Amino acid sequence: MSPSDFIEIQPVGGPLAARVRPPGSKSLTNRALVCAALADGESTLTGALVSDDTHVMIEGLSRLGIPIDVLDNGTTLRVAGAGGQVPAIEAELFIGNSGTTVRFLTALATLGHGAFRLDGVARMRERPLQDLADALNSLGATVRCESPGGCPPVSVHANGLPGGEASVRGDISSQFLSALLMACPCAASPVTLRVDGELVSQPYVRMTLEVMRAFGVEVTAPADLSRFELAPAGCYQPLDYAIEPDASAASYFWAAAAICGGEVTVEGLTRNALQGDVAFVDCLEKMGCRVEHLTDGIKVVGPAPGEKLRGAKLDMNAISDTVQTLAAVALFADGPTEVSGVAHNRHKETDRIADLATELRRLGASVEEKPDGLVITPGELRPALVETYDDHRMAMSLALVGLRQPGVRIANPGCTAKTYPNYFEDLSATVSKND
Ligand SMILES: O=C(O)C1=C[C@@H](OP(=O)(O)O)[C@@H](O)[C@H](O)C1
Ligand SMILES: C=C(OP(=O)(O)O)C(=O)O
Repeated sequence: MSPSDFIEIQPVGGPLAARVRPPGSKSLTNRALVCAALADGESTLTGALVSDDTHVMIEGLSRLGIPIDVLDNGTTLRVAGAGGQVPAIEAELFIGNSGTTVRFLTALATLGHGAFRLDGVARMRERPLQDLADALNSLGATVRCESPGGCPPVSVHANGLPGGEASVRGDISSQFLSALLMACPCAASPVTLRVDGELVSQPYVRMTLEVMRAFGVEVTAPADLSRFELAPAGCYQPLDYAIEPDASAASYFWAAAAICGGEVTVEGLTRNALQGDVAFVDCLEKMGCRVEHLTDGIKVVGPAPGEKLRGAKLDMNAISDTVQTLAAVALFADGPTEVSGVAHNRHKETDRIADLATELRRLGASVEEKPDGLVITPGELRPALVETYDDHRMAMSLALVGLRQPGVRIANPGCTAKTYPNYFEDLSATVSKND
């Protein structure tokens, strides 16, 4: 392995005293892009995330005939919405390993008239899409998954989306429902959507409804998000839309305070953020951190010198992107931490239960793997070359262990580009500010 294939994390000298503002939210950037593309006129998105996942969304929409001007180094996006239409008549889209992009654009493509095909990297060909295809086909679309098990490549033979009734499974990924919700107001007739069984990652569905509302489409939903009636709206309203900093990215900085002691304030996020992942700080609070909710930020204060974090029992179904961050913190607790409710983490960039367990063991922990989570018992930490499975969150979260344990090296650090290309620079700037 050449030196550029890994990065060695330098332990920090003392308690932290830092403020940080992570880049824009991936989930909000990609939703705002979809709603703006379906709007009747020009929208300007500010504070957008510049990363692989937003790049493939912008590129995909451009290939579908939606012009997007990229300004201010990519953080401002001017989108010329096509009023609920898809101008291109054929397109091949490369969507990398972006779950939001492949699911949202499959649904959006059904609104067009033509032949579209979406494909991505090898892992994307293992990530499920069949339930979304089935729901769209129930509404009169023609969508076919080409890989075994109902995975991309996916082909769409579009002739407008007629509408009607569909049910969709909620326990594999909430992105199927979010994709349907954003596309269906542009169907020809009313749509009723029913969610079959459990719905995971619910805050992301509420986020979808909020972004739709901002762009002028109001949907009433029952508290349990089990059924939706969508009237034909034709299109969304154009809007100047400011994107919050990414709350999943914020979790790494809050966790750094938990691991190193001292305090880290993440600016631009509050408890009222549209992103459910701000609730990660509640997990840190249960483990013994102090959390201060400020008017324009959230501060986490880690344990005082000589004090230890506590192990905790946590259902992380709603905030599953922060499981790996939590796991890094759990290695510094005084006892076991049990994470449950995240069976859906097996379908993400990698199997985020099995592969996470392997890497935590490599760092010295004992880990019991369960179907829907893991029990992490801290052990004596040791230097290790941590494998990252091309998963940005594996790299970003397990790097935190190296802030205390010397000799932690992270393989393929470039994989953070999926959502946070400058992560290692921002982490080292944040932890260099200490008391
Ligand atoms: O809708 C979204 O923006 C997302 C939903 C979640 O996926 P699942 O619904 O598959 O859990 C999350 O893991 C992903 O990073 C972003
Ligand atoms: C699961 C993730 O992304 P996606 O499903 O959008 O590829 C993630 O960013 O952690």
